[in-house]
Amino acid sequence: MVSAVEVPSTLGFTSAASLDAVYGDGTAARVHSSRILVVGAGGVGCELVKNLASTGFSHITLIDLDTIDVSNLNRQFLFRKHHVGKSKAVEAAATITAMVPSTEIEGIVGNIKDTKFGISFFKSFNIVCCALDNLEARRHVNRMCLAADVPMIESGSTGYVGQTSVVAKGFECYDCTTRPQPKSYAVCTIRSTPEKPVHCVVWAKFLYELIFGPDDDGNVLKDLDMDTGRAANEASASIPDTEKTGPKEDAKKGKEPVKAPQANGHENGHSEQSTENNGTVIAPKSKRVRYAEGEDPEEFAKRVCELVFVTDIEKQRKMTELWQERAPPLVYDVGGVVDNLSEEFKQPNLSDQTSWTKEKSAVVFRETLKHIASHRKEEVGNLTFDKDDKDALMFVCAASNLRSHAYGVPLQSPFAVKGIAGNIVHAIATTNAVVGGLIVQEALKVMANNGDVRDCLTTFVSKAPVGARVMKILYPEQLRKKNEKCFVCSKGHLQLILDLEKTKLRTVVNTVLQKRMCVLQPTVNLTAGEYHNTLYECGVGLEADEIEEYEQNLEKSLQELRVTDGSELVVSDLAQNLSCTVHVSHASGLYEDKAEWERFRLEGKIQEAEVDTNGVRSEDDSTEDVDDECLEVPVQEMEGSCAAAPNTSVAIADEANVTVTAEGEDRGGKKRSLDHAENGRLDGEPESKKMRGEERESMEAENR
Ligand SMILES: Nc1ncnc2c1ncn2[C@@H]1O[C@H](COP(=O)(O)OP(=O)(O)OP(=O)(O)O)[C@@H](O)[C@H]1O
Ligand SMILES: [Zn+2]
Repeated sequence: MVSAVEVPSTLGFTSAASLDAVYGDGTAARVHSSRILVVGAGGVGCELVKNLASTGFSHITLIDLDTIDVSNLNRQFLFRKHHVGKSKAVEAAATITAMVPSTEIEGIVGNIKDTKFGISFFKSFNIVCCALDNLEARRHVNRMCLAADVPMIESGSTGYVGQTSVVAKGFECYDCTTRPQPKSYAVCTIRSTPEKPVHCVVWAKFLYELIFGPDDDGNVLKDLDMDTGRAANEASASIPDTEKTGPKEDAKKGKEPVKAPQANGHENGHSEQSTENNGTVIAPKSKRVRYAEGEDPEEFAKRVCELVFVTDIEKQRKMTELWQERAPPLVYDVGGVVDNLSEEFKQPNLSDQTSWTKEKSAVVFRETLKHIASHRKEEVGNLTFDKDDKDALMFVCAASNLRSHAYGVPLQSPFAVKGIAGNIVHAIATTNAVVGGLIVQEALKVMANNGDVRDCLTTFVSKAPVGARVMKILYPEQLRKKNEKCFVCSKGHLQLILDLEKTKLRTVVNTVLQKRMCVLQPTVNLTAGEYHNTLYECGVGLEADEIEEYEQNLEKSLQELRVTDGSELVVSDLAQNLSCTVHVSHASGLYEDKAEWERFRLEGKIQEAEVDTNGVRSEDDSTEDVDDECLEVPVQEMEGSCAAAPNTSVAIADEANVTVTAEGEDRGGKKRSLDHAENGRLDGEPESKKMRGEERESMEAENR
């Protein structure tokens, strides 16, 4: 990494001599000549590139896939109002060039998971800095940096807490630790007994996707769309093609209409369903909440209001066993609220921090239904909740408040609903600035040691504890050694337990490998005794017959594919340079009460999926008691883009309250600091900096 390039006396805004004086001779030269990749130009990314350029890093590549939103302007100081809608990476690079002209900075619009950013791309940098907001991208960059043997500085920030750490061969990688389980809600809480605003918001997001999204049997409100007690796909099948707006599968099913049940099979006593279509009895569209193509938006809105807030609530009220210890929900004639409210009610201010009334929510709900049905027809059937989509947010705010009203839950402002629905802990610019500064400190240490990370630290940023004698907000730790059981950086094996007869290869590929293990393009090779076979491959370079065979395999059960109890699956991903062995065990009927894609257990040192916190956490800090009878709904299944919720810092925030498991499985984030604090010392700290007992207690209390 030593440079032969002449080093200017001032690097960025920093004197080269002072860099060498503090970090050792040669540091300034390396800072000046090294190439650094920054992934993410959001809250932390903007602070970081500004700091890097000011410190003298002269060759920066910045990647981000997103455009600038008006909501970024309060903390992403490289952007101004006229940048809204433009690329974050390109505009951030332009601002840096104007600010520190000696910096060569390239802004690239792109997804870092794209295969064009392969190992040789990563190898062309001396350091990679992650300023991302999601687990998948972080785990991918972690793997790419290990494969390319480039030190990676990882970071996260949410609210008052943040973290930086450094990953390099031999040290703990991002996949070495187990992340906490995602917060989940019992389906029955969401469906029948909501008690908190978050339950109503989660419900409203399901409702939005039920009405306007792709047909999804996994939607926990699916029965609202049939209202007949029949299977979900039957209900979907009963809609004639001409009325369909959903995805192709929906249309396919529609060609085989099935008989609607007899009127006496109806739970709600409605009997107007006997519509004839080519001699086949079909369910009437009035029984569905989905928008039917060509339907009058006014009629559609009326129908949804009636089905959701009258018919369904009446049905819920009849479940008397639920209302022995709590008040039954109230029917509210949303469609009947007189529409003489002002224009402001119809086009509300979504930054409003005052709670909406039920009347306002009723009008907004109806108006939004009509608006989407009449102005966004082409998207209907494919819409998913996006917190930055104004219509989606208006819908969810109005629907969740109407739901809250029915169940006696406090009503919320759109600002609060956005926080809960978008999984947001409102970002704090100062935390981002602290994290951005810490990353540069670590980068300078890597430069000082010519690429070696031996002096680097993991640092936790925390809110200063109330009443603490020492107002300390930074908690450093030495880097940990790699976890020998990690399936990414070591040769760790995983155990997969499932029902071989009932589990399709599709579940293994989509959920186990791609979602839980974050493998981008998995190849799956089976070894069962003497038998070897490739079960699945994807990506470029496959022959047409191979593609067809693997597609067919996805629909087969593992048993059909000759996977047996004790078989080994070797899972590899060339792009991530990953190869690991998954041992399969059979468990008959495992988790049959859960959705098809959740009927497995994956063991070994593997990260769990991203944790929900943010708005949700502040609403609901306790672990939900889940009734055994109820299916759990992992929150991350419902979230759209996770805003300022980087997993690292989320883990910090949540883990402060988590009990340490006997094996220390959940080693991570703040809890780890607190564990060390328990022994009187934080790793990497001199004895004189002992954390006092009461300081720790108040910090824990604060984190609670
Ligand atoms: N796979 C990816 N490739 C490239 N950039 C990514 C990828 N995933 C996330 N990012 C970028 O990382 C940045 C993270 O920044 P930050 O956490 O501040 O989020 P944000 O989107 O700017 O804020 P908010 O979600 O609150 O609007 C975002 O700009 C996002 O576009
Ligand atoms: Zn690891």
